[in-house]
Amino acid sequence: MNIVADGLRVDYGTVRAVDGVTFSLDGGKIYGLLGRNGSGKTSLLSVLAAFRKQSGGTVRVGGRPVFENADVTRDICLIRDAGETVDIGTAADALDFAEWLRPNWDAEYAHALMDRFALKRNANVKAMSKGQRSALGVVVGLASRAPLTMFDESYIGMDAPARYAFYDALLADYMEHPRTIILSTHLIGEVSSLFEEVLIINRGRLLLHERSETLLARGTSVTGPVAAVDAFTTGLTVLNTDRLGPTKVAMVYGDLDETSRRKAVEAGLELGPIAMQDLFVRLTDPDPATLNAPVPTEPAGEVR
Ligand SMILES: Nc1ncnc2c1ncn2[C@@H]1O[C@H](COP(=O)(O)OP(=O)(O)OP(=O)(O)O)[C@@H](O)[C@H]1O
Repeated sequence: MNIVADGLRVDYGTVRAVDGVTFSLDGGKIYGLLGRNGSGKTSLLSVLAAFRKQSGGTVRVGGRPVFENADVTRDICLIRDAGETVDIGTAADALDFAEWLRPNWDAEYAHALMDRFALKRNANVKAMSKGQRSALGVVVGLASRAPLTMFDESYIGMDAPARYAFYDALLADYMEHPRTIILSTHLIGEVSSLFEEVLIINRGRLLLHERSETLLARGTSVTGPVAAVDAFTTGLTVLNTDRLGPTKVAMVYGDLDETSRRKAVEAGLELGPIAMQDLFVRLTDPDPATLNAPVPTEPAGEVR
């Protein structure tokens, strides 16, 4: 299920939450949607799921506009923080409702997931703990098998073992039933290995859309004597530096070719990878000095 957004805007009165976002997702992949608090992730996903009409721009899912278009929306499932199931009665009622709503619903799989997350079918949803409600949302999201499935921090209330069970289930089910999945998360370290592509949204704008491996390949830590690190990183985009006595670590963003890498090693420097979480933190750093630095990226992805 491909998704094309063009100049998408979401306004709440005078607050512009999504500010002219343009991207094209081929679909059939797991996408990570990253952004700091208040950056516009939920607003963007709400528009993709037709929970809300955009204030400007267009969005097409599978080539069709989504808002008030039941043919498309039944193929789109957005699970928000505690799921959409709170007012519905028991967990079993929530599953029945999802079965009625979702053409690809897999009841057997839903029941297996209920057992996996130790959820009781006769439990009143309102009386469930936050983590249990989150897990119920995850069950609904996975068993819906919607061609476009989005989890908006849905698993944030779940404890670590339950979250890891979710990641395992998601990957296994996605391999068996490929579809378009978007995960919005702050737990980047935990889930980044699932992402094939990443979109980073910052203050309502799309900062970058890249294949994960391209993004990761652009980050390099350079460690060594202060003078050597300074000489090597002159002219490069340095996202952050740390110093420990005579040793300095610089976080460099950009493509380093083989010659540069060889020169670094010859200068006694150590080059290493940077975790996606660290790149995210630095790329969305509100420090004006960092934000104003040029971010050299190829148009392999999309950079705003
Ligand atoms: N219903 C609303 N009325 C007014 N402003 C809103 C509303 N919903 C969101 N906003 C504002 O829009 C901006 C984007 O919010 P949004 O919830 O989309 O961000 P987010 O990236 O999902 O944040 P978080 O990671 O904290 O959940 C914020 O400034 C927020 O205060």
